[in-house]
Amino acid sequence: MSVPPGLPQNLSAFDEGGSGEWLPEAPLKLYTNAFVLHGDKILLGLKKRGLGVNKYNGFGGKVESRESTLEAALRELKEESGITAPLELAGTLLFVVPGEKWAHIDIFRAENYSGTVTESEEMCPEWFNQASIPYEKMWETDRTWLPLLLSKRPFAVRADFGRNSAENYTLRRWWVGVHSPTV
Ligand SMILES: COc1nc(N)nc2c1ncn2[C@H]1C[C@H](O)[C@@H](COP(=O)(O)OP(=O)(O)OP(=O)(O)O)O1
Repeated sequence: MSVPPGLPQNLSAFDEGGSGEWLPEAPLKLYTNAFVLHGDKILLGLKKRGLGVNKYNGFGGKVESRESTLEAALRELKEESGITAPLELAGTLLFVVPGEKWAHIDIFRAENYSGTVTESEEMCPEWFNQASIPYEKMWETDRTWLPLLLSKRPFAVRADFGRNSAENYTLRRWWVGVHSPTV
């Protein structure tokens, strides 16, 4: 199966599923998402409002004008969880919904942090063991790529959803790619 539109074409399929045509191209909007690891733990936040409400996720949001995605990721992490961390790009996710702009999400990881983890208006942070991540309470595609983030393997994902109502999304088709190991 070839790499779906919107992803770098030099990737190998790692996982894929669903069916149907990929949704048509649309303009991009940029987001960030950051996962902080500490020993065998991972910091997730229960989203209290907006896109992904009531799901656990990393910390992030929209990239503002004149910000790099790293600057936005650091700002969102601080605003939503109270901490700062040496974030590194781990992968990308293209979140596609009919009739909406494509959301390109730069996903970051860090293995330490400073500051005090604090609840915010948007997120209720909670540490989980990496062996018991609550995938059943997360975006459905997270289980396909979060193990790659944990193992520091760069990835790119496309996930096409249908939207039934404001917060009710149905996964239609997804594709997870990794860079082939160099020989
Ligand atoms: C499958 O799709 C997604 N999976 C995951 N794991 N995360 C996703 C997906 N689609 C979007 N996200 C992330 C990207 C952002 O981190 C948040 C959404 O950000 P939000 O809309 O809350 O942006 P803010 O700027 O924080 O919002 P406010 O304007 O309310 O401050 O979800």
